[in-house]
Amino acid sequence: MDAKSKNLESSLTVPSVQELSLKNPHEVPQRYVRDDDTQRDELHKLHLACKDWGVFQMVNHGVSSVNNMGNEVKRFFELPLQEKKRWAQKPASLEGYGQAFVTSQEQKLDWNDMIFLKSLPIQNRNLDLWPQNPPQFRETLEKYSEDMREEAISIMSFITLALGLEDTKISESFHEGLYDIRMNCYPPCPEPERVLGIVPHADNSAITLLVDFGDFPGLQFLKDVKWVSVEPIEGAIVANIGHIIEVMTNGIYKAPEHRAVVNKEKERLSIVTFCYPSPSIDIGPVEKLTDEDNGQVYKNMTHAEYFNRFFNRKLDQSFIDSLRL
Ligand SMILES: O=C(O)CCC(=O)C(=O)O
Ligand SMILES: [Fe+2]
Repeated sequence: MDAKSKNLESSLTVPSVQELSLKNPHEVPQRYVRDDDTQRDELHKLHLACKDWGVFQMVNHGVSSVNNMGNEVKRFFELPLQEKKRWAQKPASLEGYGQAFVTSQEQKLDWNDMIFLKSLPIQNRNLDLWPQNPPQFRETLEKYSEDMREEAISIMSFITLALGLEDTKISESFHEGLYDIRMNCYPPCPEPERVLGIVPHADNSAITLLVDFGDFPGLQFLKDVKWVSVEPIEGAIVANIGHIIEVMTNGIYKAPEHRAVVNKEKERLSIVTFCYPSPSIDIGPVEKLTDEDNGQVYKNMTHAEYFNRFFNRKLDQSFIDSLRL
């Protein structure tokens, strides 16, 4: 019956809801169950954020350790240089306190000191590089990385739903995933417009969870050939797509280019968690996301092959392009 011909002055007879309720049913009959429009709308927004920007900011996430971790990182960078150097990077390793990705004497440098630590799984930890000063640092980082793992699992389950995938294999693989944490300190700079805090790059993670402890916009994403600043929101988590999700979604979601800029008067700290799925799952486009209209763009790789390609990449070539078929 079409809407126009309905007589709205009468109602069809249906069961009494009081009677229904008195029967104490375990489930509500299907006829009463409404579609969850709110969740559908939210997933659609998430899909658009991942597709059009590759980055979104989360508030009210419930991660309680964010502030404590921020305070510990602040205390660490306030220590005298000699003390921080107790946990300095060893030659030929990226882990520990120092500066990232310096490969030649000629290379331009980032205006950034950092400490980079592998945090999960526990057996990946190099505890000789985990600061024991400030005294609560290690304990706080343990809690923080567990919280970030929970957050990553939850985001990945929403991302897979947003992609229309029912298979939970991907999000579940983040339970046994790898979590590396980079804590950045961008000190005030006399000529901020002439330097960069971090050179433009996209992350090789699946997703990256960043907490910004600055009170000026320092993180910028490239969108339609313009740099767009992320306004810092106290306690928020900025999530961005990394190359692994770009490969797995066959390019539906892309790992965005981003960089950090610095300030003349103010220091800025950030804590960045790089989240990777379990080494037991392969990295390649999910079959359901490829078809005739969207033919497979990226290679299928094991986790080990992916990292091998990353650590042996040519610095004059885009890493993601090197993963194309
Ligand atoms: O600190 C920031 O705002 C950016 C950090 C970042 O992109 C990274 O560590 O990969
Ligand atoms: Fe990054």
